[in-house]
Amino acid sequence: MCFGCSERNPIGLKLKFTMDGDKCRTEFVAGEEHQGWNGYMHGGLIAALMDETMAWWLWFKDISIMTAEMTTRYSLGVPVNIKLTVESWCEEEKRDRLFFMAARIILPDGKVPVTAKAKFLRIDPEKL
Ligand SMILES: CCCCCCCCCCCCCC(=O)SCCNC(=O)CCNC(=O)[C@H](O)C(C)(C)COP(=O)(O)OP(=O)(O)OC[C@H]1O[C@@H](n2cnc3c(N)ncnc32)[C@H](O)[C@@H]1OP(=O)(O)O
Repeated sequence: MCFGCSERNPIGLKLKFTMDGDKCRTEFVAGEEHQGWNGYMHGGLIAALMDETMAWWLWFKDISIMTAEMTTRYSLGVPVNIKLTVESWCEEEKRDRLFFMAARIILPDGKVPVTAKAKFLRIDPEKL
């Protein structure tokens, strides 16, 4: 029951993803239960949104991975109760094992309040 994408996780984000060319996308409207400061989304949940969107880019390619490292740049607060678009893409791949991914959040007015970069490592899901 993935916190990010399972429909059955009662406290999950229930994200749904699409691939459009080389980008993976989802949309999300944060509610008051997702706040840190009043009116703004909690930073840890913002990171989860982006982590999940990068993971799904790889999942669409049938690649099972774990997040090995992630950095997030918070340039503006992310307001609750507005539609957020999250998109991710792959910047580089090494030895078919290490994937350098990037993601960003886009507000309805086109501003980009948060960007992220992450390294994902291919895993054998049988060994989890
Ligand atoms: C129905 C549909 C459901 C679909 C769900 C789909 C979505 C799923 C949702 C997903 C949820 C969202 C996602 C989540 O939330 S994933 C959850 C959060 N992440 C984790 O819990 C990861 C925990 N860590 C591990 O499991 C291991 O450490 C991993 C698997 C990452 C590597 O352990 P492993 O033992 O395999 O590797 P190794 O240590 O032998 O190293 C191997 C090589 O890699 C290099 N290396 C290592 N680290 C880094 C680094 N940071 N930068 C650069 N390089 C790095 C290392 O130097 C070495 O290179 P070399 O010496 O070979 O040259």
